[in-house]
Amino acid sequence: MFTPEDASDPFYHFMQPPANETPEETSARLKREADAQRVSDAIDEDIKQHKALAKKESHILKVLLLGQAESGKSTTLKNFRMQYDQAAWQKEKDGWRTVVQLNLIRSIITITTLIEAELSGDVHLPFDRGSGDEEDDDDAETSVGSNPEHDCSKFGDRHHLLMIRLAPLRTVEADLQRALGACTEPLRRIALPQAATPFDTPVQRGLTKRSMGEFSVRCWRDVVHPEGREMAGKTARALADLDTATTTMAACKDDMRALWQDKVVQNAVSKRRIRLPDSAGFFLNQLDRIASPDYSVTDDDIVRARLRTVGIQEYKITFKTSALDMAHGTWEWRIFDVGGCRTMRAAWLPFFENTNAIIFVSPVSCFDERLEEDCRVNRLEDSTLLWRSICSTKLLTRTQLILFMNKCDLLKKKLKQGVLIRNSLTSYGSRPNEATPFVKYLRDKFKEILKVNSPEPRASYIYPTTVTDTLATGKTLESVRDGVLRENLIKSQLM
Ligand SMILES: Nc1nc2c(ncn2[C@@H]2O[C@H](COP(=O)(O)OP(=O)(O)OP(=O)(O)O)[C@@H](O)[C@H]2O)c(=O)[nH]1
Ligand SMILES: [Mg+2]
Repeated sequence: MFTPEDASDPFYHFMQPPANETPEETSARLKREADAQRVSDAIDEDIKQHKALAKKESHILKVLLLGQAESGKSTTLKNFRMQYDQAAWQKEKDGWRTVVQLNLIRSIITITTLIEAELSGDVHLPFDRGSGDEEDDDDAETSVGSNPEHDCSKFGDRHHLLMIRLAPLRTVEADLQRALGACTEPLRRIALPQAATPFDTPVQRGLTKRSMGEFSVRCWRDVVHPEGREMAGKTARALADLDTATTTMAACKDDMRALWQDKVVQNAVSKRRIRLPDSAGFFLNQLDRIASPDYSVTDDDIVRARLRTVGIQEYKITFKTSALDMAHGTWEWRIFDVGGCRTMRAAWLPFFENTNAIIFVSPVSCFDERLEEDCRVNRLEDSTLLWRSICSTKLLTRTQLILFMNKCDLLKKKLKQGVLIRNSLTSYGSRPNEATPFVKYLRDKFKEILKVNSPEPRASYIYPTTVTDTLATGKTLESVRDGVLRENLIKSQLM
């Protein structure tokens, strides 16, 4: 309010009430002014609270892990937790033992199912090949008769005997599933709406077949965290079943090894193009250690263990010190791990708001593979489509995008086996059929997509990775951590 002493103020005359104002007009005006002041005070208070909250939460960064199914998102998260949350990692370690055992048993059962089909001359398998050149038909099956190279005559008594001796593993599978809790969901034939990107409307794609080895749980913690395991139904019976399962596995060890090393079986797996999980070889080659009553799970086992993510799971990680930013002392990262299957992508969208960084995981070894949920779609094509949609969305303009070109080890292995890139990717042309030039080629493509589609120019952070290699990934994560903190500091100073 102005006093007569303020008469020289340029606003003094402007703010004076009208000269001929009636007492009623004066009281109405004063009421109006008081109301306006109340609103203004409320807005000031709101801004103050927002600023206080922003200051309080300025050390919290939201990070999303995105990418197609089986790209390595959860494995990346495991690396984060192993490196920066050792206490929780150690606590949960034992919980992974059953998951590893189940991974191993499922691979064996996939193979025995194939052999049973071969022995009985059955042309149909209850699971798909997961990759290859299937026609546009979800129900397309591999037929023994249709493949002139197929020779099942080599299957004989030895295999019959193995089937009989390995039959108890079906019970082991059921026991392990029960021990993992009621939340275990085997995914077989599903018919859920699918969306290629989180911005598309999901549409029904018909029945989809899943590989035998896939199973999922609602939440990791239910399975591996000691308290979660209690809640997930670790009854005395389940624990007893677990012991029986471990003993039976140990008893079947030699037969499992004989099966895995059998040349006829190996030929059939490759001819029928049975797609075993990426870690099947790792576990099956370590049978002696894993199928033992004294089996103690290692960090390497855990990063190889496959547990399909369903829904979205949040994990908090605190970085204690950062030479980059002494003012904050500690940083908290809220990392969101999503299910990457096309049936789950629509659920990502609500999580995009206020995201500081996205780690997009794209497997480079998948250039000749098809999506499990839709065998018409090449996995590399799906991954680039998804990357383009993430780069182009305005909602994520201020979000730092980090790309992991993952599964470099599997790419090297595949190329060494003689798989030709140009057969699946004609644009690769006559470039060398080697990992380094191919990774560079893909890197340039992903970089170009980012450049062309970003609503505003932004830097690219691209790392070739093998996230099962925890030592190398540890170094990459350090660089990612510092890069995200640095960019966040720059942005907050610009604000
Ligand atoms: N050899 C190898 N295996 C990998 C690599 N990255 C992940 N894997 C394995 O691939 C499988 C799938 O990895 P996940 O991390 O579960 O995949 P995801 O992206 O979380 O998949 P969803 O949960 O279905 O979305 C696991 O068995 C991993 O151990 C890699 O770089 N090399
Ligand atoms: Mg996952």
